Amino acid sequence: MSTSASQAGDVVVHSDAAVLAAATAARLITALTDAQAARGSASVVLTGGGTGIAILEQMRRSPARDAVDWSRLDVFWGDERFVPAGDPERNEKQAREALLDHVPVDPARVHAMAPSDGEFGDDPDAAAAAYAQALATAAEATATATVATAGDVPAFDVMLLGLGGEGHTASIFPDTPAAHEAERSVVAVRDCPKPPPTRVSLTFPAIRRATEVWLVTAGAAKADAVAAAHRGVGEVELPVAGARGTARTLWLLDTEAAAELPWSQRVQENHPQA
Ligand SMILES: O=C(O)[C@H](O)[C@@H](O)[C@H](O)[C@H](O)COP(=O)(O)O
Repeated sequence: MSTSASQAGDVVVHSDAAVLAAATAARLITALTDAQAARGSASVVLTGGGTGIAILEQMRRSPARDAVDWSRLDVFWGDERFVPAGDPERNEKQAREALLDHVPVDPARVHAMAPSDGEFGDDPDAAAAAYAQALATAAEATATATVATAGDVPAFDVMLLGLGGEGHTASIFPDTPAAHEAERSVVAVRDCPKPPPTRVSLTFPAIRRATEVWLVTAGAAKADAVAAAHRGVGEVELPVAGARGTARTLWLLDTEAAAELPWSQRVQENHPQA
């Protein structure tokens, strides 16, 4: 493992995708446990995608798993594929199979985005508006005298976000209306280059309410986008560049995804500089 820092955030590089998933699972267990020790509860925003789900699977397998008081954890999603509830493409379904159905979460504290066969039917705009309201309700519930929760989105303790090779994060894709959204916390997105085409996604204003944003990705296909974010490319062209936490932005990578970063930011684990 190696670590470094830049204006885009701290960078931690692991030797491969499996180590990245296991180490991030351990990191998340610790972060949630620490938040619960400090405040009595914790909140996490989950991501879809292979790396995000692999992290949840590693959490399920971890001997430290039950250091988290699952009954006092609020679970949200950064985005969701707008498909029927039983569709294997659903981020919620994958997260439940990987972890949530194996730990004693409080069902009332698992805040899934509506499926396309749910109460809002096939209207992703209605599903997005409902999730924005759910976030506002959660924000009111968590506002305290000492920690004001500004706006209508909770100050999530940790938000996991994946990224695509062209720089999307959540379901905010380059040069799309979602990348320009400055008011709403949740929007419907259509015609996404990554199938399924219709989704519901948090926007930058919501993402930037998170205390810590963890960008988690692996593989050579992501290396250009990772490096571009660290060169200062703008968030409309490269949405992952707009994913920042109020206290910390942490890039959790494998060596392939870090391959285009300057050496100063990727001293490799077990691979001393050439
Ligand atoms: O619902 C989704 O598809 C995700 O939220 C999306 O943002 C994903 O995290 C990235 O596309 C990375 O996916 P991989 O980790 O599978 O490359």
